Amino acid sequence: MNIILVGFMGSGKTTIARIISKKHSMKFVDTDKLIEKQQNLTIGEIFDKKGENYFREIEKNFILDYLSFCDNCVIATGGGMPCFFNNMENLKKIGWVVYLKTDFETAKKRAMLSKNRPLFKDEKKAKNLFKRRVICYSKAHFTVDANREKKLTINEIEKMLFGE
Ligand SMILES: Nc1ncnc2c1ncn2[C@@H]1O[C@H](COP(=O)(O)OP(=O)(O)O)[C@@H](O)[C@H]1O
Ligand SMILES: O=C(O)C1=C[C@@H](OP(=O)(O)O)[C@@H](O)[C@H](O)C1
Repeated sequence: MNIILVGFMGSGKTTIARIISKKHSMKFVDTDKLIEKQQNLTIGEIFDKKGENYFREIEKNFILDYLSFCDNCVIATGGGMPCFFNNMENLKKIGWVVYLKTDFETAKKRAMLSKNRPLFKDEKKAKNLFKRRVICYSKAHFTVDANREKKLTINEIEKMLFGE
């Protein structure tokens, strides 16, 4: 079984995927990190040097060439990954897709804490993007309230997927 976390930048995908993978002896996969390694560029550099469309093509191919071979993985996706091409449907074939749903303010606060996110530079644009993305993420198999303390979010995912 694979678990695939989707949600806006700062919703906690990486943090929560890492914890669940450790607890359940599953493999942790961070699509942004692996794409950075494959391209030998940071996400910021890919956006600056090659443009967003190039990044979206890479993400699409990454699902088909890498994620579709995952087994027993917890996958933290990049925030836009499920919202381009047929990606959400392809992800749903690979595993259980869980939407970490937060409000915009929570995502903003958390996104400020860590890594450089090119699409969060302009708050007004990010807010508009957030509204559009909610429609996309809602097509996941499951939605959990991820505004809360991470332990509560993790418990809910475990109850749904492991029956704990
Ligand atoms: N439930 C949570 N409560 C408080 N802080 C969180 C929570 N989940 C994540 N964070 C913090 O928010 C920041 C962004 O989380 P991250 O997992 O990188 O989000 P994403 O991968 O969705 O962009 C990190 O510094 C992380 O420690
Ligand atoms: O929402 C997006 O389009 C993006 C989210 C980022 O991932 P995180 O959600 O891990 O920040 C990263 O893939 C890139 O900056 C684009």
